[in-house]
Order: sequence, then C-alpha cells, then structure tokens
Amino acid sequence: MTEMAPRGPAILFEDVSLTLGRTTILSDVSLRVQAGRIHGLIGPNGGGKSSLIRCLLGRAPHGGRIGIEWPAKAGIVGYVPQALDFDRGLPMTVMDFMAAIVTSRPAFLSPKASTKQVILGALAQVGMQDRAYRRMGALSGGERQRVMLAQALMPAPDLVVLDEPMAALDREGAAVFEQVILDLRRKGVTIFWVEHDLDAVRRLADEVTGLSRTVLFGGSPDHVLTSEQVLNLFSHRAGALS
Ligand SMILES: Nc1ncnc2c1ncn2[C@@H]1O[C@H](COP(=O)(O)OP(=O)(O)OP(=O)(O)O)[C@@H](O)[C@H]1O
Repeated sequence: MTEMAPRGPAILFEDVSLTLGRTTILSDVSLRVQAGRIHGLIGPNGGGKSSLIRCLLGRAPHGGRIGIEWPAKAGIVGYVPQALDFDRGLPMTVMDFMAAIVTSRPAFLSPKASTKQVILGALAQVGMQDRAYRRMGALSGGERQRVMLAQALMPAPDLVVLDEPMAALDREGAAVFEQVILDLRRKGVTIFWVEHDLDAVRRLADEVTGLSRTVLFGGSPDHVLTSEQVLNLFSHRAGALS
C-alpha cells in the first residue's frame, strides 16, 4: 500500500477507441488507474495493450477521452518501451545513451557535471553501475532492459508507464525490477504496467485490467484473476465482434 500521499496522477480512460486503417484495435475502453497504485494491464498478444499505452502517451489518434488527473501541476512521466533491439555494433556506451536521453528532457535541469552522478545513481538502482562504460550493443537483452528501466527513473518520475519490462529479465533482474517498482509506489508514484507474467501481477499489482480490444474485467488481482476469467481473456479473439 502507498505510505505517502500520492504524488502521481489518477488516469481516467473513457470510451477510448482506436482504428487504424480498417482495423478496430481498441473499442469502448474505460478504466481508472488510481493515483499512487500499481495497475497491471494484461491480455492476449495483439489485444491492444501497447496501443492503449501509445494513446496515453499521445502517440496514437484515439477517440474518447484520456484524462490524467495530476494532484497539482503536471508531473514527470517515465516510460519503458517494449524490449528494443540495438545493432550489436552500436558504438555508444550506456553512459552516452543515458546522457543523450536525459539531457533532451525539458524537466532535466542539472548542470553537466552532476548529470553523470544522476546517471550513475539511476544505473545503481538497477544494479548496472559497473556497466556504465560498456557499449550498448555489447549488453545482453536483460541488461538492456535494466538500462531502459534506469532511464525512466531520471528525473524522478511521478507516473511510470511500463510495457513488458520483465520480458528479457532473469531471476535477479526480475528481483531488481520488483524492488524498483515497490520503491516507486512507496513514494506515491503511479505505475501503469503491461505484463505477461501473471504471477508477478498477482504479487505486485493493486489493480489489474484484462484487455482484449475492450476491457473484459478489472479489479484487485485476488478477485479478478480467477482461472475462468484468465482463460476467457486469453482465448478471446481481439478482432471478433463481441
Ligand atoms: N500501426 C499499426 N497499423 C495497423 N495495425 C496495427 C498497428 N499497430 C498495431 N496494430 C495492430 O493492433 C493490434 C494490437 O497491437 P498491440 O501491439 O497494441 O497489442 P499488444 O496487446 O500490445 O500485443 P503483445 O502482447 O503481442 O505486445 C494488433 O493486431 C496489431 O497488429
């Protein structure tokens, strides 16, 4: 449970729809993400989870309404995209990559000298401080995923949006990830998290939404993740008219 007043926003999705070409990707999607909570989003491949995140981030031309209700002024959003594939020959170090990302963020005002310290601090949070001067292209998939998580922590976010952040993580990486998101929740950050690992969702999420083109269920994991609902969600054909 949240131990501080939430500094993150609530998010209200009202009748959100998305049609690309002739394909209906999302239809009548309504759900509320509570401020300062971990909200899991689950569903079958192609069910529209990443698309809903694109709508939230203003990257897809959706219908309906998405309201981000900040407690005071608009805060900082950290985003971890689905696993990226880098060219193995990419000559950029982890430090260069992080610096390029972070200094392009308007909210990031640190002078150059302290940028390095901020980056090392974020890398330490994900157990990657000793890889700071490795080439990005030389990292394993799980190490890359940890770097992507670290970049979402700079500057300190109020809302974190995660698209399958655990996909490439081994057991140790998954433990680091769990620690990071529990720390964020303790600070009152709102976390909206797409995940396939239902055990992780059961363990960590306060609320979960099952999405397959539309919302099939929502509530606390203990209540809604019954075998019947899970089976129904993952056998639901996202494209079918229901
Ligand atoms: N730019 C696009 N143009 C047309 N169709 C698209 C586009 N982007 C995604 N889609 C389709 O939208 C549907 C939903 O995709 P999306 O990536 O949102 O699903 P997802 O639930 O995140 O899936 P996964 O679990 O496999 O990551 C898929 O059928 C996909 O093919």
